[in-house]
Amino acid sequence: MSASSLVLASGNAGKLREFARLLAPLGIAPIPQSQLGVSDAEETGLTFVENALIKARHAAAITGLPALADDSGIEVDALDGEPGIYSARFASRRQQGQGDQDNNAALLSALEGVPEEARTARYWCVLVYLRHAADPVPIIVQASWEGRVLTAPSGDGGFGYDPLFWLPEQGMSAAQLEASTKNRLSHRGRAMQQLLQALTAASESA
Ligand SMILES: O=P(O)(O)OP(=O)(O)OP(=O)(O)OC[C@H]1O[C@@H](n2cnc3c(O)ncnc32)[C@H](O)[C@@H]1O
Ligand SMILES: [Mg+2]
Repeated sequence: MSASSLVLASGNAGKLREFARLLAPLGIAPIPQSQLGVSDAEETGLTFVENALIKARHAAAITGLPALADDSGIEVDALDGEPGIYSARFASRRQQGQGDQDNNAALLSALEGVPEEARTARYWCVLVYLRHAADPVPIIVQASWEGRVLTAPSGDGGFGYDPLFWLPEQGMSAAQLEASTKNRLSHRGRAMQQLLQALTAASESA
């Protein structure tokens, strides 16, 4: 990954903050796609992998730069894995508004009456790195993070579903973690570690 020129194919401010922190120690300051005039791609895939590829390819094609994309979401067991790839669109697909707060409210209402032990869930994160839009060997990594869905929001850090995502081992929600702790433990942080290993291996074998 080159230090000067990487487009981050995301419009999510929370993700952008986390990536900036994850990549800063490597001297990489990824450029958010909006700063390069790239609008959000239409996420028409049926998997996190497909959507991350769509986003990375879209940003690389428009900018001519290497691109990093993240497609992520929360899989809730009591909802048969929903909202999954539709996590960003959960409330809007149920005509219950849009955005993080409405998504959280929609998740709480979908889980009304579900007891604590049955509220198991996990975040997934798939990262795709493309050297250019037509890169035939994208680097694709994925990681998950286990937790439970609370019955009311707790904490004001993080973003998205974090105020509802309870971490039994830490005894707090993801929104109560320090940013650096979230990056060490999270689906995104651990996927990024894998991506960096894969990039190092690729550069050593080149
Ligand atoms: O597609 P981009 O532009 O990257 O931004 P987005 O917000 O639409 O991102 P996704 O399509 O990948 O949808 C991810 C959804 O999962 C949620 N999510 C992903 N990672 C999360 C995290 O670390 N903490 C809380 N919520 C998360 C997030 O809030 C979104 O609702
Ligand atoms: Mg999206």
